[in-house]
Amino acid sequence: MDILKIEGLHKKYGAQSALTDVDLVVPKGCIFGLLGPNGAGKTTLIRIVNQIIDADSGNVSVNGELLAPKHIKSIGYLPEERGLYKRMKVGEQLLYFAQLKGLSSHAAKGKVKYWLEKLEITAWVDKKIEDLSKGMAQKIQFISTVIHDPEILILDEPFSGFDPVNAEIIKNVILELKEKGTTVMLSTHRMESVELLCDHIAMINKSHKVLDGPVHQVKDEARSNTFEVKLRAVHQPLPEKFTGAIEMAGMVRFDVSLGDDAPNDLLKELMGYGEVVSFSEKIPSIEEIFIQKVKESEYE
Ligand SMILES: Nc1ncnc2c1ncn2[C@@H]1O[C@H](COP(=O)(O)OP(=O)(O)OP(=O)(O)O)[C@@H](O)[C@H]1O
Repeated sequence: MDILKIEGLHKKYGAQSALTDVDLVVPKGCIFGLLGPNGAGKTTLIRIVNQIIDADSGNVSVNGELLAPKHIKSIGYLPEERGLYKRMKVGEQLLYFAQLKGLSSHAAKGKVKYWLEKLEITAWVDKKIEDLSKGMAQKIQFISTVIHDPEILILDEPFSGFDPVNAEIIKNVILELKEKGTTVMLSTHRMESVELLCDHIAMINKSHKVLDGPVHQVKDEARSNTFEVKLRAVHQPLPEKFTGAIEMAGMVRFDVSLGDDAPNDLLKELMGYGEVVSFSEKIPSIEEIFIQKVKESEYE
């Protein structure tokens, strides 16, 4: 079941295209990574889904229904530019946001208590927002995004401003929310978080979608059948086809492109040159795939 479906989305700011004919399907219950270089069109897409701006043309549907004002409450949005009321106290601020999203006063109080306890920050309840550090305010902003149990959570750079310990806490909360059935759309430039969290990714570049699919499939399609080899005790010169060999710590390291050969045949051949310490397929990281895709589109 697809919770979010985007079809033929176009958006221009004057002559500048921000989205060109973008289609996206977000399966229910997944963590969906929306990737792309600066200025690609990610924020524009997120703002359209959040009904902050309108598309020039195209459709967005939530659970099979065309996007409408009633869907605002089913979406939690953590924007890149955070917006808290500096003069308000933490507890007041969270109560305000929860009630704004339709929770009763009683339910809102319960949720504020739950989240402050969960993130172990109950002591902050009477602190003024202006007295919080950037990372502390970021936690409050995160709570304000999830406090009404939205079906869809859209997080724009959720880890920025957090130290590694707090980034880990937020990462675990995101995974927990996914376990409970929340669908998460995550826009980030931190590729290691994408590798850790996302089931699906889509990449936008220069307003066009250039890549889309389950992470394992995207990685599979980017494989180049190249193996990384480490040999020790090499007792005869290596043939020219093993180019780029580097000697370090008593070992020789190089990459081999396998072509149509079977890995076992290459392994047997390598054993004739020395002791095989390591022989493993090079699986591209999401970061490498991202850089490759951006480079490809520079030549188009
Ligand atoms: N309000 C605006 N007025 C004019 N042009 C805009 C406006 N907002 C965005 N753009 C342009 O639209 C394009 C897409 O911008 P967008 O903010 O959606 O990119 P992004 O992928 O979110 O980038 P980043 O990763 O830097 O946040 C860019 O060329 C940008 O300059």
